[in-house]
Amino acid sequence: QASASAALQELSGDADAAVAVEQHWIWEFFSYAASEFLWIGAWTAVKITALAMAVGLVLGLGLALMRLSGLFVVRAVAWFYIWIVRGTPQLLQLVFIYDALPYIGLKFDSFTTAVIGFSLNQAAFSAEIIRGGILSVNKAQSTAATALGMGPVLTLRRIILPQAMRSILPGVGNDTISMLKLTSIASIIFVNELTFRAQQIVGQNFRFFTVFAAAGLIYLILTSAISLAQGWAEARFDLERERRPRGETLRRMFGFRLGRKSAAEIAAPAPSLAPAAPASGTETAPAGEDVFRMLATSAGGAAKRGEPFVVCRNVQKSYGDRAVLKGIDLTVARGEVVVLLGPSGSGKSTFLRTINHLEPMEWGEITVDGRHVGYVPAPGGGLRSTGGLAKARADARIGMVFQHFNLFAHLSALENVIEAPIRVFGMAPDAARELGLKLLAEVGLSAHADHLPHRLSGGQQQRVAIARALAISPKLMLFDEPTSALDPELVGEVLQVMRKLADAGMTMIVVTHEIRFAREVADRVVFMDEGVIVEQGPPSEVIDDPKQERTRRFLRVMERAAPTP
Ligand SMILES: Nc1ncnc2c1ncn2[C@@H]1O[C@H](COP(=O)(O)OP(=O)(O)OP(=O)(O)O)[C@@H](O)[C@H]1O
Repeated sequence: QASASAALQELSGDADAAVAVEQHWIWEFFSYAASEFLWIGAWTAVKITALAMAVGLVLGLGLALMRLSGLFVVRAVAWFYIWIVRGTPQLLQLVFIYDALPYIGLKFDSFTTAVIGFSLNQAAFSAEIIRGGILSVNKAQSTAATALGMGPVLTLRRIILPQAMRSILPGVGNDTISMLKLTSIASIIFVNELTFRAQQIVGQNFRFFTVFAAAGLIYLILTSAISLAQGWAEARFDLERERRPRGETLRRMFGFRLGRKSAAEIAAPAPSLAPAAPASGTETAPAGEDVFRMLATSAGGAAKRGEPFVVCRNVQKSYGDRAVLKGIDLTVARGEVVVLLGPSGSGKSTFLRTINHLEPMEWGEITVDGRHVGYVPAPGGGLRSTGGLAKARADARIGMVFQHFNLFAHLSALENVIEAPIRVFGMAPDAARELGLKLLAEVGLSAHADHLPHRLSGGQQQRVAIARALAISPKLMLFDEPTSALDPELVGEVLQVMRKLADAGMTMIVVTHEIRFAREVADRVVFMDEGVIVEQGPPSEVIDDPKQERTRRFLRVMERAAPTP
């Protein structure tokens, strides 16, 4: 009757009455929005969401890794779980868990049951988001980490996940917001959360609009906070952002310094003494070779120079039924520089990758400094891969440089260089930083120590990659076409660094198409074709006076393709 007469009053155009109703409506809306009763419900919703997201993400990471496993059974179990959970309504899952757990002797209150239900549901969705994030990271990133002796867990934690976050975060943000709102369905198992409390009020006073609008406002405030947190986290993992040393922002604002100096500031000479900086991309490595020489001599002992260091016997490898290496025999002496030449697809890169066990070989034997890298004798003869491959690779101390640099995209040049020394070899951070800065100075990149890889030219990136490989104090350096991805004007700066390293006495195996470099720097040139060594010898023989027709043909093609000076 009362509401009918109010409606009549409005319809009759009684303005005062309408204002009175409106004022009353607004006051009521805000008082509900500020009411402790509703906010306690909101806090319950927040707690369920926070706990379930945390547990769901951890379980989701596990499921994502299972989905990426090489074992079919493991993949199938994860797939089945995700299929069941994603394919059934969450409301039914909650009721099922609420009713089923007591049957197996697990009695929880409704809040805990809701957390379990939401966690298990979220795990399935997170798994696919995380799997997508992991797949979005270039495989070359984990190859580079593996070559530095990083194990799978370290690689996942330090290299893959920080980069995957860029694609994972928007999905996780979405799911968090959805879950917060969906906690309302937990009222079915008597969880006293926000919507449930709003319903309780409405059940007493029938003020549907004001009470639910107030609850809606509270949801909006909470979801906005989640959006803000998501934005902050996305900015944190944004590779494009300008890297500033800690305290730099405040220093810029107030003109004083907090925290330590940036790497570039430490490494760069005093401004008044510094020579004019050459244009980016054309700068060259300084003449000093102290660090290189120190590394090369500590790598193997000058006294043992010339002794067999890398010994490969009858190395065989196939991809499917395609034989790629057909029995390679090669011995590289300590301090020797061997250049592998050969047409595309002849197996050079594959051979290089078998030396540090990035690729397993099927038959044969390789020793580096007298030790197998990650192989032990098999009971029936031959060799088999060991567990603990990462440690074997780390112990072997083989540095590798890749065609596409494979720098860790989320780490600065200096961080790239010191990652393995600190995380794999347990070097003290300050000592690693000092070594990293020396190496970057040696390759002419002091000024770029704090820069992320995407801000460097190809030639600079490759020089950082060389410094990174040298930071693990390698006994042997493998170069896999280090200049093939570079513009011609950037090739020289990388070759110059390699030349200095060779001069310093480092043992090096280099796959390259740079005939001039091979002629000038190599102690020995090995020509490969179709998985076999066709001929080998000093450059003056293999390049200038090849015995085999296949070598001559290849060199003629290379000569024609070489850019005119
Ligand atoms: N992961 C892989 N799976 C299947 N086939 C592969 C794989 N890696 C290499 N191959 C094949 O093995 C052969 C040798 O490749 P490899 O990269 O070792 O040759 P390469 O001499 O280094 O050639 P390029 O100079 O073009 O790099 C090629 O036919 C290549 O297609």
